[in-house]
Amino acid sequence: MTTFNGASASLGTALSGLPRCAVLSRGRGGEPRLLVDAPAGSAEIYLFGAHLTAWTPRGGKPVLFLSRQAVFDGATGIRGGVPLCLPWFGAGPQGTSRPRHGWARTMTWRLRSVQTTAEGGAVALLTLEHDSLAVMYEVEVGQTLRLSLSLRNTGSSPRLVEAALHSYLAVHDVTACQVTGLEGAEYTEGSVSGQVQVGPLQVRGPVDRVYRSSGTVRVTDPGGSRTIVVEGLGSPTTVVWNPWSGSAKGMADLADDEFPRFLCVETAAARQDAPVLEPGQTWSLGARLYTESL
Ligand SMILES: O=P(O)(O)OC[C@H]1O[C@@H](O)[C@H](O)[C@@H](O)[C@@H]1O
Repeated sequence: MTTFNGASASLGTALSGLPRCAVLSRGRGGEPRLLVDAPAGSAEIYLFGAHLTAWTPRGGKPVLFLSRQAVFDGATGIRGGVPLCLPWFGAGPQGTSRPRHGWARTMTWRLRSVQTTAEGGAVALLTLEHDSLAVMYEVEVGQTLRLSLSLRNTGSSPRLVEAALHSYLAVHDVTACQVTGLEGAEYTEGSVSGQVQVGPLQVRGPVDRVYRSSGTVRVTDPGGSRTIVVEGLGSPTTVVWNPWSGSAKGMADLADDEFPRFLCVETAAARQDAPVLEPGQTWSLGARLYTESL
């Protein structure tokens, strides 16, 4: 297997072992990033955070939102795309863990390989070993986006792990969107737990809900003439988030007019549904995203 170390790769020179549809170069802020331009779709993945910042299925429009004020300084989590939250979600089970959403999104991962797929796409494999966890992350780019996270507890004691594939879905107007697939699911918002989703979700204000749901979520966006479908694999939790205007004002990496342009639908395992991994145990979480025309 070809190994590329994102921190030390000589990015100015041609690298052997990458298929013709993939280039590893320096992106914004001089950060190493993989560009994929395959027959079935294109994408951009920063090694910092193994952060997918763009995915466009061939013939379609970009599916992921990226803030025009996103920071690429190799220290700040990137606002948009698909941040990878691990090994805790938010401030973690005790509410005291830092950095928010875990260390995985602010560490530089190793790009291990890029391979083409029979469907005209490409799959990138990234890895990270830290804090007694060995993590593998596969990003398969094509007409469909497949994200597969797999981790092993390399420590000697059981540990609770939270994870989220925090996708920022690009929409024309979040207030016009209809979100289905969560009906009947129990959720927590803020400190209020035990609430139940009645009917489709419509976002007309700030939303930050942690659903106990593994169902497929469909975001129908009439202005974008499409439905974005998010299917979780091995994911007991779905988080839906939009900061709305009030919180957006306090976020330096999100412009004031951007909050209506995205909805986060996060494929996750968090809170009471987070797994406890025994020493040596492997666990995985995945998501499949695709669009349907209206
Ligand atoms: O600003 P961050 O750390 O990227 O987090 C963004 C949001 O991420 C969501 O997953 C959380 O549910 C929100 O509470 C949080 O505000």
